[in-house]
Amino acid sequence: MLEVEDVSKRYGETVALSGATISFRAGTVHTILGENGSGKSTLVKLLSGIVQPDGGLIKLDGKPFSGRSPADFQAAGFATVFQEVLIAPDRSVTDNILLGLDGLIKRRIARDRRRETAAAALGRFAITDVPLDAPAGSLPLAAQQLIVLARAVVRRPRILVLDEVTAALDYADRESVFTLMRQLAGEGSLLLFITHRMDEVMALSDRISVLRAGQVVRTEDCGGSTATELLKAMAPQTAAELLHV
Ligand SMILES: Nc1ncnc2c1ncn2[C@@H]1O[C@H](COP(=O)(O)OP(=O)(O)OP(=O)(O)O)[C@@H](O)[C@H]1O
Repeated sequence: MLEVEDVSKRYGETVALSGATISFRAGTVHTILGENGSGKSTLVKLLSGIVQPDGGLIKLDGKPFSGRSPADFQAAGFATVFQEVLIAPDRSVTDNILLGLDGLIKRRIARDRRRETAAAALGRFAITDVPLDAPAGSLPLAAQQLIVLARAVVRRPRILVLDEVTAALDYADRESVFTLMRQLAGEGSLLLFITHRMDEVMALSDRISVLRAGQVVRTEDCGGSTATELLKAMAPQTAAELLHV
C-alpha cells in the first residue's frame, strides 16, 4: 500500500535518514522502533509532507506519490498525530477537532452537526470526558492529546501516523487508543506507530521496523524477534550494558 524506497534526508552535515526502505501493508499496525536521533521523526515528517526527501521515492498503491505539502498528503488520506500537541488554545474543543476539515472535504459541516461530529470522533476512544465547548488551551495536556487524536480520526484516514502519542495519556485512555488502533487496522487502514516503549511494541504491532542512526536495520513480522533481540538491533551499546552481553 505504502512504500518508502531508498529515502534519504540530511540536515546540513547531519544524515537523518540514509537509504531507508520500508514496505507498509494496509490493515496493519506497523511500528517504527528507534532510539532518540535514529530518524523516526524525520520519517514522520516525510510522510506528512513537512519535509521533502533529498533522494528516494514514496509510493502509494504502487505508484510514485508526488505530494509536496501537508495538504497533498492529507488529500491522499494521510493523517499524522505529532509528538508535540498542536492545538489552537483559544478555540473550542469542537473547533479544534474539526480544524481544517471543512476545507479538506470541500464543504462546511452544518453548524448543528459540528458538536455531534466532534463528540463521535472522541467517543470512539476517549475514556476521559473532554468538554466540547471549553477552550482547548484550558484543558490538561492529556485532554489536549485526545483532541489531536480525535482531529486525526475524524478525517477517516487510510494512513494514520502516531508519533509517540501515548506518553501524556493515563492508563485507561492509552488502552482505549490501542483498541482503536487495532479497530482501524481491522477496517483496512495502515497504522504507523512510533514508539520506544517495548511493552507497547510487542502488544500492538503486526510488523516492526527498527531504525538505527538513520538506517532501517530490519523489518519483520511481530514475533520474529524477542524484545531483547529488538533492543540489540535498536541500540547495541545500551543492550550490551543492560544485558551484559
Ligand atoms: N531540523 C533539523 N536540523 C538539524 N538536524 C536535525 C533536524 N531535525 C533532525 N535533525 C537531526 O537528524 C537526526 C535524526 O533526528 P530525528 O528527530 O528524526 O530522530 P528521532 O529518532 O525522531 O529522535 P527523537 O526520538 O529524539 O525525536 C538527529 O541527529 C537530529 O539531531
